[in-house]
Amino acid sequence: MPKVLIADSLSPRAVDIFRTRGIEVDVKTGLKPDDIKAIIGGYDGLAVRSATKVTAEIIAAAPGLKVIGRAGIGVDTVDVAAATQAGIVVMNTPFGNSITTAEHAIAMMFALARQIPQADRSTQAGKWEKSKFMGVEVTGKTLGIIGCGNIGAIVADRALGLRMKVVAFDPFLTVERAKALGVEKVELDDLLARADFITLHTPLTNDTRDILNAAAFAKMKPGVRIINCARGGLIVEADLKAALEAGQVAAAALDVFPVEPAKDNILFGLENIVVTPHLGAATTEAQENVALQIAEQMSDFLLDGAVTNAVNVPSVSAEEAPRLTPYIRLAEQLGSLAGQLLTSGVTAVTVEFHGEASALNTRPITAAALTGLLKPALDRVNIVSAPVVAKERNIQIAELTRDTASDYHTLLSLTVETETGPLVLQGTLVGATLPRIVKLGAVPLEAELGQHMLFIRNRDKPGFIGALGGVLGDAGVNIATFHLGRTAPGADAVLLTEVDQPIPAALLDAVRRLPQVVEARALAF
Ligand SMILES: NC(=O)c1ccc[n+]([C@@H]2O[C@H](COP(=O)([O-])OP(=O)(O)OC[C@H]3O[C@@H](n4cnc5c(N)ncnc54)[C@H](O)[C@@H]3O)[C@@H](O)[C@H]2O)c1
Ligand SMILES: O=C(O)[C@H](O)COP(=O)(O)O
Repeated sequence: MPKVLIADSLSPRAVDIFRTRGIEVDVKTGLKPDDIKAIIGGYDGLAVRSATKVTAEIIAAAPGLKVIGRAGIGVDTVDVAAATQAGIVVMNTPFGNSITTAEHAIAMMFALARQIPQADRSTQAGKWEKSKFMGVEVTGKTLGIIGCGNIGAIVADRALGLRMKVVAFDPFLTVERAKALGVEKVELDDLLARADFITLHTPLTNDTRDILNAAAFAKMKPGVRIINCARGGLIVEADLKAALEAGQVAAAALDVFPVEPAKDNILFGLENIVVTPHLGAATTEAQENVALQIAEQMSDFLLDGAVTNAVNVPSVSAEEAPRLTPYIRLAEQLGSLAGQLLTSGVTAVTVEFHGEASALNTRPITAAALTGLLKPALDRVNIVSAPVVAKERNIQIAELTRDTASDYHTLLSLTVETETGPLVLQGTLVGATLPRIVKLGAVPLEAELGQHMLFIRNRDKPGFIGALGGVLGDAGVNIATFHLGRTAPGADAVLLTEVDQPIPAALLDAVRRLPQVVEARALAF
């Protein structure tokens, strides 16, 4: 039974779902990194929000971990590169808290426009400072949205409902989409110059880090109000402080900070800021959504291999997962056979999908072929890490789909280019699920791979099979299956035979001494 650790505060719905699906679950929140490192080795899945930082050290301490589930959007708290290298799927819930976060941004905008937190503090302190808290209307004002994705688009919709004019800067926003949203797509400088309110809704990337800095504040309309419910690193806080103190920025509302929990921040104590402790996603509805979604997604993956909303591997739906399984096995066998037969470095890999296979989700199958290929040389590689590992080794990867008929209703063809020339292997499925190797180089054959195999290239001469049987029999090695192929009578031939135990080196040497043998190898699958 797979086992999941919930390390952050998630709705209890997540626990219910895991248990109902037959997954063992422990809830241990507030753990220190070392505590997590000490126990993570016992889990297949880890569910987190933003409080737990899933570092490379934690990942290294988790040899059995298969999936990290982020009950929320940002995966900046997960070392995705380290997870991918370790073959761990990282998934999030990209839509579950978008409305809630957009609503928080709008709430922050009103908090700034009407100074509600400051007026609240003053009134409760017994002051009645009616004239101090003169506000501004939002109607007719321009809202500048930086990052118009899921949350930005919802903010735009709500702002338009408030009769604001909305301009958006987002390099990936098409003009058509902007038109459909009712926003004006603009360049950043234009937005900075025109907006009365600016709200940030981008992820934190190398391009967006410090996007609001001293130079950007200088380009803004004096008296602009800033809202950040995205990520702390988008604003240079020292520059914002200077702009607030100079009055260039009238007020700022921040839900997120470069260092969280933010307990000691240079902006705290300023009169014209409003802060919340990363509450963007904190509503009952959003937390139910993300908990339910992540528990279902992680269960689907751990139980059925379905991949939804992964940030480091292609998606595989619950319906297609069972259809892909035999192809994944076949592709891994083809890759593994190639990996064990190669004698020089791999430069490129092409996977061709013929017939029925051409209609499938090809990327997981290609990843499986790469896994098989790399596994003989690398310890911990799987379909999550194999494409990245292959790229790191400068292996060019290509896929071709051909729905044209071949001798087989479905066929995978794997071409591995090496420094000494190409190796081509082909395989099909028998009875829809059973992998068979049908071509090895130029030699057609029909071979089923078992755990311990003997591969021989030989000259097609009488007496060879009897001699081989004698050598194996004398050593007490039982032959389980026997598959032969040749290009023409008397020409090059190939033999793949399954034996019931590993072949010792001395026996392999004896096989190699048979006069018809050109090459012999012991293979393991
Ligand atoms: N405060 C919270 O509790 C809370 C809750 C949910 C999400 N978030 C954060 O909000 C942010 C947005 O989430 P989302 O779901 O809308 O993401 P999204 O991926 O749907 O949208 C992000 C948008 O940013 C745009 N973008 C990327 N680089 C850009 C750049 N250099 N300049 C301008 N735009 C750029 C993208 O094209 C995309 O449209 C994320 O950082 C997420 O982590 C915070
Ligand atoms: O990226 C997110 O989803 C938000 O930052 C919410 O984070 P939280 O779930 O830790 O509140």
